[in-house]
Amino acid sequence: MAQFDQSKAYAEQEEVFFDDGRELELLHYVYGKPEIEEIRGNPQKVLAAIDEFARTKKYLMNVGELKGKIVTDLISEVKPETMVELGGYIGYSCILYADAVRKAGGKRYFSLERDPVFGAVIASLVDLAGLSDLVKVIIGSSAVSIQRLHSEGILKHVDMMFLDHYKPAYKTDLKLCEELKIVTPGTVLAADNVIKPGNPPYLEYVRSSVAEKRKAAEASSDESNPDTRFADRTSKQYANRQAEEKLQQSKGNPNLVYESKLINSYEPSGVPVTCENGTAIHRAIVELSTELSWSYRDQQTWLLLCHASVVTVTPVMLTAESSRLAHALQNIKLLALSFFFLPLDTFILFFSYAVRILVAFPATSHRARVRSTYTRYFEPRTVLVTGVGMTKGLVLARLFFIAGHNVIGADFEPPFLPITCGHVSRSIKAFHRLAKPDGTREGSARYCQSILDIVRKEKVDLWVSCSGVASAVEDGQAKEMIELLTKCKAVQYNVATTQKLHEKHSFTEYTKSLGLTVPETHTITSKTAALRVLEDVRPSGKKFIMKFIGTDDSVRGDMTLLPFDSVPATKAHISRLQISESRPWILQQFIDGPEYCTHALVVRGEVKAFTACPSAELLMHYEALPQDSALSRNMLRFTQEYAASDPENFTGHLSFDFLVDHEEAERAKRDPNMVVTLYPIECNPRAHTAVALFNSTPEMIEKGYMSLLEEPTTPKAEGSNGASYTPPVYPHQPGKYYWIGHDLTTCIILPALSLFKIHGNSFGEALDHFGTFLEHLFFWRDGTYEIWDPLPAWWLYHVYWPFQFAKSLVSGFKWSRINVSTTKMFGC
Ligand SMILES: C[S@@+](CC[C@H](N)C(=O)[O-])C[C@H]1O[C@@H](n2cnc3c(N)ncnc32)[C@H](O)[C@@H]1O
Repeated sequence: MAQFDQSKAYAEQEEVFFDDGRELELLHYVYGKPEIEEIRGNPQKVLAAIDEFARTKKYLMNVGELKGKIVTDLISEVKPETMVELGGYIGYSCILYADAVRKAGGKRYFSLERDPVFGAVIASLVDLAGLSDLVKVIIGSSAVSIQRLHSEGILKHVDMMFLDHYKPAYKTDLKLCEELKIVTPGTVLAADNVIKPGNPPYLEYVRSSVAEKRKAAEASSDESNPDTRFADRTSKQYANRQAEEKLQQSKGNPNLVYESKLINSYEPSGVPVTCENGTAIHRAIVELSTELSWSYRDQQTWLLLCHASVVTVTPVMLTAESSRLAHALQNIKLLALSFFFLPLDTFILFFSYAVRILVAFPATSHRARVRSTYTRYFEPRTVLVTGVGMTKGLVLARLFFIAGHNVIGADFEPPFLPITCGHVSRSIKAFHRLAKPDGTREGSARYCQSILDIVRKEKVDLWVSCSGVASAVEDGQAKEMIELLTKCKAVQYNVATTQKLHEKHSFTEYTKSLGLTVPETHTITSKTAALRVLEDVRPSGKKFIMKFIGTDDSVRGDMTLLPFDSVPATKAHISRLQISESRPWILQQFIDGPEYCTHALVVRGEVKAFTACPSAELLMHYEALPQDSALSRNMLRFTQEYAASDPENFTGHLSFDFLVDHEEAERAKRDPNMVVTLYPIECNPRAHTAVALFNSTPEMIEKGYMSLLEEPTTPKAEGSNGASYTPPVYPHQPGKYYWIGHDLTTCIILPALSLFKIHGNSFGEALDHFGTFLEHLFFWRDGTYEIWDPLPAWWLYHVYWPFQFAKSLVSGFKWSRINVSTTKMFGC
């Protein structure tokens, strides 16, 4: 966070601090300046003159320079053609933002202000700044103005909206804009003073799910009076206004959700403010906060920037409470979809076979080449890949095949029903069914025995475990058993290491013991303990979020950043929470920034292959970060230090989820040599679907996996800082990966169906989705389909998934989500 320059602090805020004539005084002050002709036509100089008045004469309730910069930065990123502000006051935010909108190529800025005198001040200063061609000052209550501008065809849509007016009207005005389709997916909202106790109704609304909003819409409660939760002092102020102004009642668009994120900043008075990360769902959004509210001084205020995202394309997720009929229909629709695409997909399948006869593909010719010379240089090995029904297993099986080895595939499958897509892959020489672990000792033993049997029967040299989380520990047991009883080597951790990495607490403790950073977390079972920890951490400047361990909707979503600047305020906040041994909480360090994931292959403590990518929604889209980028290099370094910490026990796949501070992530994009602080939040000691990025990198097999079959060399450097590591294999043509079944549903079918719904997508929005789909279709790669091995993709969509849907239909199994790449159905 940039430091606040105290010389720029505004004057002290008095008991009465607006509407006492100071607004006209400001006008005289600015126009009375000797250098007025230099100021004319220069927005920055007008803003400087306003700031000067607020510093040297009287306080003004403006957004201020530092908070304003966050929004202007966003304007240059979003490049809004049309921007609206609700609450213009004397025009500070209007001049600042309208200037940024103009610089970003935008065309219109509407400043909606209820008070005619303030409106006149805005118009006069906007004119002085030379922005009159862009800015329209609209005087009147925001709701009335919005409706009028819309009905006159002047305001049909906004790209960005700044809410800084009458707090109870935030939610109602937003809903009005949604209903009129002025706010649609892609619109960015910036709202001041929203975090508890600032504006609970607004915050709840932008953070609630589609299902919750639909339910609320059905209940259609009266919203014409301000919510009772507004703080006392604010309520009184609002009560005075109610006589003049009734809140607008509107249906809104329950199908929209908003993503949000907070940035640190300062109030113009110089009070430092802290921020929190909202629940980012799809795209990065910004929330920023200040310590002064517009009802003022005694409350926290926050500026929340939200990005409306498309929710109309997300089917309302069915829950356990949804009727059996709804679940049955869900299965039937998906079965019908598979049937509908059967002719096209079958054509693509046979077309691929035809092309395969005529064209030599690099993948298969590579295999032919290495095998033709194998008497001298190459010894084909027998490799068992478990989990070939999932994309990650299939990708690895194909890579071993391309590299010239004999691949045995295995996965869970019902007897006599070859449904998994890996089963039919050309890369598989033989397929075996695994016994599913069922949580019992016997089940685990059966699972391990089934792997051991395959290893013995097929004379397997190398077992590559690609299983899912459900058999994480069993895979560790199987590794220990196999390496003890056979000569086969396993790319898998032993039980102790698997458990250590898999469980969050032990992972955090181990990470700390290596001297690596982790987000600070404290378990809290009493108010005294919470206050003690918060006072202890105060000097560090870190901010924390109190999270209830368990489910309690009343405290969910409270993202208050602690500690407050004043100890009594922190105490007052903590005293409101119910904390006890039986209601434990955690205080977790707040990291404001994006999430990344990595995939690595580690052999005897050495990272042999590595890739990093931004964490995508539902993990259905993968795009590798450039290997020489600061983020990728830092994540690699972290993984290398981790792996080198215990070379004897570190052989397996290793993937981490990291959070990075927003500002650092931005700087890291510009400075490839930067040292980035990474906050690991999770470790998965197994293959990650991001391994798909290695699809065209068969050298990972010889340089990585096969090195396990060689005699161990001298142990590598210990992993202390300064240790040098051999560079790993990176995906050399990483490409971008998606799964067509997922995108077809989310980018084509659902947006198309939504066109016919009352609150559905507009045609333009649907077109955006279709465009995304086409971009993926033509420029990205599907995770399952390979032209030289086309059957698994066909099998996935026309055998595996139809089988699962039919099974759910018959058994009445209720599911809410499916993951095409891991072939998982999430029950509800
Ligand atoms: C905090 S000030 C705005 C500050 C301004 N955005 C800036 O940063 O320069 C709030 C303004 O909203 C105006 N206001 C309050 N209720 C309103 C409503 N319903 N419609 C339009 N403006 C309103 C007030 O008159 C006041 O000028």
